[in-house]
Amino acid sequence: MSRAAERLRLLTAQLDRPWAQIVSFYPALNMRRPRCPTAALRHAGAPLAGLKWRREPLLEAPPVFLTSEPSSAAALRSSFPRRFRYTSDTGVLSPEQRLFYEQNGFILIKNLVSEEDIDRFRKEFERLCREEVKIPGLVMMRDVAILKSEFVADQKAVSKIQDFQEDPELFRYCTLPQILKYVECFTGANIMAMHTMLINKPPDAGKKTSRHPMHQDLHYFPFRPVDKIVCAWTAMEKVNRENGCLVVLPGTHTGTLQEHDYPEWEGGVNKMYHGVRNYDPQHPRVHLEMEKGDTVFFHPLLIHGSGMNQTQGFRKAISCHYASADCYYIDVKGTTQENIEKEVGELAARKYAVAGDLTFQDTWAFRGRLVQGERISL
Ligand SMILES: CC(C)CC(=O)SCCNC(=O)CCNC(=O)[C@H](O)C(C)(C)COP(=O)(O)OP(=O)(O)OC[C@H]1O[C@@H](n2cnc3c(N)ncnc32)[C@H](O)[C@@H]1OP(=O)(O)O
Ligand SMILES: Nc1ncnc2c1ncn2[C@@H]1O[C@H](COP(=O)(O)OP(=O)(O)OP(=O)(O)O)[C@@H](O)[C@H]1O
Ligand SMILES: O=C(O)CCC(=O)C(=O)O
Ligand SMILES: [Fe+2]
Ligand SMILES: [Mg+2]
Repeated sequence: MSRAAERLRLLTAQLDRPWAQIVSFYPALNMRRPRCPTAALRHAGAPLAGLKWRREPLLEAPPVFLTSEPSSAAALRSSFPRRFRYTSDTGVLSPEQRLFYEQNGFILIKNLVSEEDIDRFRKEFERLCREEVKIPGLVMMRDVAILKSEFVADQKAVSKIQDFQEDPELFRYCTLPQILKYVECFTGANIMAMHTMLINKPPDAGKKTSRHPMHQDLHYFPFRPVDKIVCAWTAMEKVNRENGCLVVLPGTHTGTLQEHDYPEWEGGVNKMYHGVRNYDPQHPRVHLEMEKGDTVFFHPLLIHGSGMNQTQGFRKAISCHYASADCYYIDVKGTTQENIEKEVGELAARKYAVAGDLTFQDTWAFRGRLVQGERISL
């Protein structure tokens, strides 16, 4: 064995994952595939180092030999005759990127949204906070830890806005062609924007309420099929462990929807921030550190959350949940989603003042907007 190959063997042993997976990780981060083991070793100080992976790959990968491995996409395709379940080939995701999503349930695309667009979203957000504009249906949420403090009409009061589908400037995010191009790989060509958010994670007030508990977004959604739903989440500034980046449990999208409830946190939990029951803190986590404009696409069963914001800044991200327009509504009665249905029902009754008449499905149907193709069943 050459020295380089030997060092790589040590590296992969350290990382607990096979070389095929390490290689597949590179395109997913928009990094060029390492040409040789030494190049991989050089990179290992970068994003690979912090990762700990399951011992078994989720898809059985055939062994890949370093010396003879062709780097072309075609070779990878031929070594994976198995049909992909979560993605389709629209010529946008490379086979490596598809494989990464299939195995991990998320994919990070660097530098997808321009600075200029993000600055415009930020300006609009600030206008909303100063109450210079009023948008029908838009929800402004304050952090539970500062609810009782004095109201100031600026961004300090707002931890999150939801349902900005009637704000043309913010909704432009959901229609950006470079985002839809990726979304189509998961949803197909007919695309609905179902849920919109701008998260302004505040500096933690000392009670850890700025955390978002680990959850699966599907818990909130009464539509299916699950694999035709995807979230796009774009960092509006550098996000890292310090200011509370996203934390994901890779591979959990292959599981089922779990029971969710409010976590038992001493300092309190924000309204509707349900977390998975029996969260296992031992499960391997990945912190998604991102630069302004980087965008992660993730599956609605992927368990994720975000840590505490330990900085003095407001950590900002903008996101949209998309679904295929072919998705259909389901009745969640008798399922684990009954608790969230009930809470949403109570809020909707207050907000829209049409108590009783509005179903959980209705609350989604009137917020959803077509962004590409044809509106079918949602
Ligand atoms: C995939 C995706 C869907 C995942 C998620 O989005 S998870 C998080 C989802 N969270 C939500 O959807 C919550 C959305 N927020 C809201 O609807 C609103 O901000 C509300 C919580 C209803 C507050 O509305 P607002 O107009 O401010 O109404 P009020 O000031 O009159 O407050 C009404 C009662 O709510 C309480 N409240 C307000 N903000 C929070 C909070 N952050 N955490 C816990 N409780 C809260 C407030 O204290 C008040 O309670 P009472 O005085 O009535 O007992
Ligand atoms: N009991 C729990 N139920 C659900 N989610 C939880 C629970 N405890 C922590 N989390 C979530 O786990 C994720 C990791 O948070 P945590 O603060 O524990 O670690 P971290 O921020 O990654 O690490 P560090 O604070 O050391 O940098 C966050 O999304 C947090 O909300
Ligand atoms: O930006 C974050 O903190 C994550 C929010 C999130 O996962 C959600 O609202 O569903
Ligand atoms: Fe989420
Ligand atoms: Mg933390």
